[in-house]
Amino acid sequence: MAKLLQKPLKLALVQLATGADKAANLAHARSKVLEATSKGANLVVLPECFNSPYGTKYFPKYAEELQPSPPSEEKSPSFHALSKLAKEARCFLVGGSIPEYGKKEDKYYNTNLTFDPEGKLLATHRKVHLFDIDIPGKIKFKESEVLSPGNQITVVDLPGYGKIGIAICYDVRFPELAMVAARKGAFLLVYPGAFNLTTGELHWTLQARARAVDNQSYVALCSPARDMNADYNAWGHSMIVDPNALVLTELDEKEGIAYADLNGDRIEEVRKGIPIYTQRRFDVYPDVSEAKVGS
Ligand SMILES: NC(=O)CC(=O)C(=O)O
Repeated sequence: MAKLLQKPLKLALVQLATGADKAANLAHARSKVLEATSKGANLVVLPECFNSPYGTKYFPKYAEELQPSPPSEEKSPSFHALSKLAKEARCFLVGGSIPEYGKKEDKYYNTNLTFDPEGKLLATHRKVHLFDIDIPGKIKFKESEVLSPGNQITVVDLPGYGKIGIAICYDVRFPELAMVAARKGAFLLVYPGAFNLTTGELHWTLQARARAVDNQSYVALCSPARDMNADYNAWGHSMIVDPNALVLTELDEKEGIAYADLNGDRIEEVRKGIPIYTQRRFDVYPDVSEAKVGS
């Protein structure tokens, strides 16, 4: 059987310090992605809302059309900056997420763009599960006041390596989505995300390790750095977890880059030791992996 991850891959998560200036955020992301590839990273991930502050009042102001017709660098600066950067850095680039304006639908989305080392767009993932929570005395957040959800599970092939599943932040809390991506052959589940000081401590690591142990796949969560002057205080702690739910690397709350070397043999070893992959009972419960995926 072909390996899920065909050759070793160096993964880097850029825990970016972001601010209110979109052009400055894009320039800063460029320097950190180039730093990661100078250390040998083949796949680099940016955080959720890396080009803007995170908050419903900011989404319309920062939103861009991703495929304006005719194509326009002015209308989609982040799309073009990410494409150029992937090509310059010669890496696969999971471009965190950015607020998107879908002109056709007249709706806003929280959207990831992923590029190959030639700068070609490989995948577009619109956050499927919007972050609508209300924890009295702690945090209330309602993305659905402004955003619309995406409707697709995203699995993308990185030629020469294998498939990865991509979803955004709150999506990590829905094991079905991860399970479908993993059962479609993803060796890694990637989540640009921005948990906060209430949910981060309790659930960030738990969710990462849970998705890894459920699926015996690598899991990566990439957060912005924490900014206590911002309206939303991100948890930070970007981390990479192995297929046996072991935390391979974890940052603190400050800006930084987390690296790990991923290896297909490790996935096989873990799945051989605890063979849940061949022990599922679809005569007892439904097989969620029959769901459709896109990229
Ligand atoms: N920001 C999110 O989408 C999710 C989050 O912070 C949480 O689930 O907690």
